[in-house]
Amino acid sequence: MFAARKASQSILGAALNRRAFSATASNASKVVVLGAAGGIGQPLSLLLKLNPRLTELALYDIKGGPGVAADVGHINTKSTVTGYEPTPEGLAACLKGAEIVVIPAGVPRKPGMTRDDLFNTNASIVRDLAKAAAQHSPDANMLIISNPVNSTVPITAEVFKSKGVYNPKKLFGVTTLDVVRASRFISQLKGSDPANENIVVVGGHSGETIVPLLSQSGYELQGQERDEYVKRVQFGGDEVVKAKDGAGSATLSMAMAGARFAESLLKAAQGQKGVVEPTFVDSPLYKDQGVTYFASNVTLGPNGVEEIHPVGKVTDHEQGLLDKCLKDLKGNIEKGEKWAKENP
Ligand SMILES: NC(=O)C1=CN([C@@H]2O[C@H](COP(=O)(O)OP(=O)(O)OC[C@H]3O[C@@H](n4cnc5c(N)ncnc54)[C@H](O)[C@@H]3O)[C@@H](O)[C@H]2O)C=CC1
Ligand SMILES: O=C([O-])CC(=O)C(=O)O
Repeated sequence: MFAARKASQSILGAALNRRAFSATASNASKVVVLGAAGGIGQPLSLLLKLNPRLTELALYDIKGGPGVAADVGHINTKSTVTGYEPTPEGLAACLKGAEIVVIPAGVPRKPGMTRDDLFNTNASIVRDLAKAAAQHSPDANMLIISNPVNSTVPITAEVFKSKGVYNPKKLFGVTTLDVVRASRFISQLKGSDPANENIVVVGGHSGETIVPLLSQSGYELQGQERDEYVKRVQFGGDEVVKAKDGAGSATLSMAMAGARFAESLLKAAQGQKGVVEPTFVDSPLYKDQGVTYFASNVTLGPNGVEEIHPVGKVTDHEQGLLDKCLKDLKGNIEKGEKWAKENP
């Protein structure tokens, strides 16, 4: 018997929850967070609870899932919140019926580390959670936050392939934070409103694999200003790691970015047209160069990826950034695939 604890246990609460369900039964949207008690998991769960598009929020962590669920579950929005015990049965029940599974489980960086330094620890965490998802929620959209994203996404794909349930349209590396940063940083240079900035960022999610394409937003930075901007977008994560001084990496901005991506998927699933988000997916764009996953703008639809946008016109400088990106990215992807095959 799995031990799931409903966050809202009062009779009134249960009645309200049931009503909430019957009112939206045709549009049931269960979102699962694996790693829900962590630095990202907690604020992400909070933001998801505030989103009226969800009907159910299911929270799992190896430590503290039910506590976060009890806390978030007191917020007066309609969705039910359930926290699960850290057992295989708890994980299975958490995943059952999920439309979206978000994975921020894993260790964050400390100063001096690269995201790739997290590989040894996080690869097996993501593999094991992916195995559970392949078994219990094979049709869910999988949103991978755990680093190194350039490798954990291919690992998840290999797990799903090995179980015969891989759907490339439903696996996403969450790179939203890169575009959030890119718009924020340009607005700081230009004195504009970042909400109105939409900078295209392509590639992957670490260092020089992150490629902002300013020219596509009509900007033409030159020389040192351009180089500093590009570097800040590529290494924005390091700024936070350094400032937190050993206490982890970006959590709050990442929670916002993860909640934004999940909401975009829900919008598309619930019929909204033209929802576009940048994301790291199984992509045809550079397959001829052996790069099998790539982040670019993607139109989302009810079945996940609807259309992968091409990179489009770039400047010579941006092409140089892209060439470097592709080289690094290929290695990161191959490392994940190889590890997953050798460590099933
Ligand atoms: N994609 C992106 O843009 C970003 C990714 N990240 C990555 O997200 C990950 C999480 O970061 P934080 O939340 O700051 O770390 P954290 O250490 O605060 O939280 C991680 C949580 O995962 C849980 N966990 C560990 N193993 C688990 C398992 N097998 N099943 C379920 N839960 C498990 C831990 O108990 C903990 O609560 C890191 O790998 C970090 O590098 C962080 C920021 C941005
Ligand atoms: O920098 C890190 O390790 C966390 C991360 O991915 C980011 O903030 O972009």
